[in-house]
Amino acid sequence: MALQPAMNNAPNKKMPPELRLALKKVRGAFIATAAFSFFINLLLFVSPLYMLQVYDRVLTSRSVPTLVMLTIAAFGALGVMALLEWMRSRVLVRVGVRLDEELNGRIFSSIFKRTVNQPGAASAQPLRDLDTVREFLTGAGLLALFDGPWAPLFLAVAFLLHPLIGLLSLFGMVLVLVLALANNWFTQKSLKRASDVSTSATGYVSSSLRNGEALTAMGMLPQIRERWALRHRAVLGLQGRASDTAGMMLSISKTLRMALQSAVLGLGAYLVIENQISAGMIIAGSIIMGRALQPVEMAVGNWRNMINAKAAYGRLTDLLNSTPADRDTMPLPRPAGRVSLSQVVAVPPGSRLPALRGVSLNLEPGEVLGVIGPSAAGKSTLARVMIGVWPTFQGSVRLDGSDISHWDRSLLGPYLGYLPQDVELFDGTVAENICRFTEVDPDKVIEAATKAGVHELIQQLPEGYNTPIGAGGQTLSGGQRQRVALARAMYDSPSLVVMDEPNASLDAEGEAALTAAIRAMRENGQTVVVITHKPSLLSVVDKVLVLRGGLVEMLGPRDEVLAKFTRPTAVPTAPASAGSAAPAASVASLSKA
Ligand SMILES: Nc1ncnc2c1ncn2[C@@H]1O[C@H](COP(=O)(O)OP(=O)(O)OP(=O)(O)O)[C@@H](O)[C@H]1O
Repeated sequence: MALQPAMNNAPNKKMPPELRLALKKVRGAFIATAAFSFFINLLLFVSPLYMLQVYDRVLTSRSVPTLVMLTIAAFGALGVMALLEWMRSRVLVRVGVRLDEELNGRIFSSIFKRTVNQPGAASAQPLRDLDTVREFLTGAGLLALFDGPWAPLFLAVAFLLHPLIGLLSLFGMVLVLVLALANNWFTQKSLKRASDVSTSATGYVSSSLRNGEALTAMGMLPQIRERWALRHRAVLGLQGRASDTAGMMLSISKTLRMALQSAVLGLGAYLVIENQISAGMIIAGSIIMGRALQPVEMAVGNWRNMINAKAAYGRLTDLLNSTPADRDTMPLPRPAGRVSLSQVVAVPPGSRLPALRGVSLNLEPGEVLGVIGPSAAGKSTLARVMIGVWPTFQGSVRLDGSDISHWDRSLLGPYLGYLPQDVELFDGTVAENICRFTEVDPDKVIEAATKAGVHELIQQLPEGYNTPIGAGGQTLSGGQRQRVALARAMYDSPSLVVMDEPNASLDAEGEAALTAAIRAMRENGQTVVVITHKPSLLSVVDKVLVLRGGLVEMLGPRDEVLAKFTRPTAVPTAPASAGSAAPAASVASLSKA
């Protein structure tokens, strides 16, 4: 049966509530920036006015005191303008930092949420996107947007100087704008595609780096490099094409600007000859036209940043919309550990086939369930569904009667212990890893380590509990990692502990410690689910669940279920030889089936 999970892959462009809230908080700063922009743009008239006065008043009257007064006034005004520009840029820098602070925590959590729901989408790109948006907010690109609305004012003044000067300025603005739009039209698609392919190439390298050892050992590097190079070449091609177009547009607009500047001087000279304007107006007209064109030119110059920031903003919006924030839920009392699954159908993220097809079971606090079954039977899926990291497609998983998806993860987390199949430890000390990076409580850390039977082993490490274990826990052996992870799963006596093949890398001593740990948890009233391919662990379980093809093949008290393996007719799919074997051997053969 193929199922289509209720997943909508179309990007959701609606503004997420937290973004709206963050923008609301910086609204005052944006209003201040607009006010600064207003005064700065007014003060931009100082230079043309000064020129006008110098040419038309000072040169005709030959009055040095007037020149000095005018110069002092102009310098004073320019000083004020510099001050306002500096304050405006300071405000924008703070807006960027504030927006970043408002959003980074939520984005960080969303990256992890999405990784759980869409393992293929695991990437830290959203954090880089936040940098891109912040840099745009504090750079020249945004200023062009604030200065843009004042361009018509300069245009109006150009018309006041002389309608022909106004028309020439208008013509220049339209031309520069058309160039900008053409630039966007020709480059947007390539740049967007280049950025997408570049993200995928980076993700490919990151995932290959995680498996660097195996790649190097088996000489797979050239093939992997070739696959990466294919994507990289595509990025270079797309970027090159976009840059060529952008470069051409830039040189056209530069030439155009110079031509316009000369044209306005020529036009001014003609109008002076015709006695239509004064000589000072030539220079003033030239400066004013320059000012009118400036915001448009700035927009052209920053087009690429704007497109990148827009794409980054789009990706962030999509991320935040696809991973809604946790609702504020009431704190719930520590669960006793009653687990009930009712007709659970689960579809792994990214798959359309169910890995669990109607699993029901009940566990009381202090019960230990052993889960066995061949590869791909759905055992790990069951573990993930039970602790609530994967949602159910149908049916429910309840902890003490409450649907596990209704619990707030940060409140539920301390009541759950999870030992995944691929143990991951994080950059930090052994103690920090055991206490899950909460504040280290030495008594509780030692208690968890002792219960997990790893206390002595940790003491033999160079710095004991303070031994740094590096990203990925690479300073520990596989067995050591698994045992430290067991202590982490047992930290603070969680109500439900789910272990996925906890004895995969353990030696005999480690297995004995694990068995003792499970026994201790049972005595403590903690519910334990242990998935295993090895029969040795089944000596401590109360119930056994046999999964096959996502279905419950058998579920019941351990001895009853295992006894069925001694009767070949009870397990038609098991090899015939299993019939005469001891229960333990039969379980082993079932696992390999
Ligand atoms: N992330 C995933 N994306 C797509 N399909 C998945 C994913 N994880 C598991 N599956 C599929 O779900 C099915 C059950 O896998 P699961 O890992 O639960 O089996 P398992 O019993 O734990 O196997 P093993 O003993 O080999 O660990 C398999 O067919 C597998 O291909």
